[in-house]
Amino acid sequence: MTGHGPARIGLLGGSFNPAHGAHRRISLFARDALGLDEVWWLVSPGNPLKPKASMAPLSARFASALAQARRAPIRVTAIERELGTRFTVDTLKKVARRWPRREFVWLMGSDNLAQFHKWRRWRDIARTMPIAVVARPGYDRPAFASPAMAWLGRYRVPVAGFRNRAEWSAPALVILRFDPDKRSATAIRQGEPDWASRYPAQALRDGVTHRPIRPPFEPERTA
Ligand SMILES: Nc1ncnc2c1ncn2[C@@H]1O[C@H](COP(=O)(O)OP(=O)(O)OP(=O)(O)O)[C@@H](O)[C@H]1O
Ligand SMILES: O=C(O)c1ccc[n+]([C@@H]2O[C@H](COP(=O)([O-])O)[C@@H](O)[C@H]2O)c1
Repeated sequence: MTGHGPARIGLLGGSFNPAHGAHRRISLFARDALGLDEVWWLVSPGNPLKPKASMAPLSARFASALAQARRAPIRVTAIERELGTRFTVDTLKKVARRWPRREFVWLMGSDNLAQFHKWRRWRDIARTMPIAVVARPGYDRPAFASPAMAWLGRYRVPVAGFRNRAEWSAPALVILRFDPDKRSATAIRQGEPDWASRYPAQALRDGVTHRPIRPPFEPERTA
């Protein structure tokens, strides 16, 4: 999609407990807005800040992500399991080292920007790769007022300028606005606590496969 230069990849880390249509939608939206080649989903073995109690097994969350990412330029990975990392700062440093000829941007919803200052070495995350934040209903105000934004705000760049840069550098913060999507994994779990039983146990695929992801792609999903 960039046409030249290194491939540009968006990384969306998440619990995916379960994956839902908004994950797919924000990924496709970010890909278009930032001119990304692909988006990789990093299905987390366990968010360090989330309770383990309501967390489905990684294999079920991974399977739900595969289903949501079907026929889209999205690769589903459990790379943190393979790298042995739990904290994003460690993951991103290892990913950047493993794929030195790719350019990465960290994607997250504004709910995560609102509490980004609680993440381990969050400034180092921002120094490792650019960050693009996607608006999320109910969180944009706290995100803009957040301690992390007070520091990150000085690195803010407009979307178009960022997209057209020949080379990306960090820190850089891009705010992506689009019509809000209210879907959340919390709401799905409330409606279907047993959602994981829809996904039979299966082996997890390690690593990132690099088979080309070819069109035709399917559009957004409604669930
Ligand atoms: N509707 C949405 N709009 C914008 N960003 C979203 C949306 N849903 C999820 N995200 C972002 O996708 C990433 C992964 O999200 P996650 O797997 O935690 O889903 P979630 O719906 O936020 O889950 P939960 O409700 O359990 O907290 C996070 O960066 C989150 O901010
Ligand atoms: O590194 C941290 O301190 C940290 C704290 C909270 C969340 N994260 C990461 O943020 C991503 C989004 O998490 P979640 O649970 O909101 O989907 C996921 O990749 C987590 O591992 C990372």
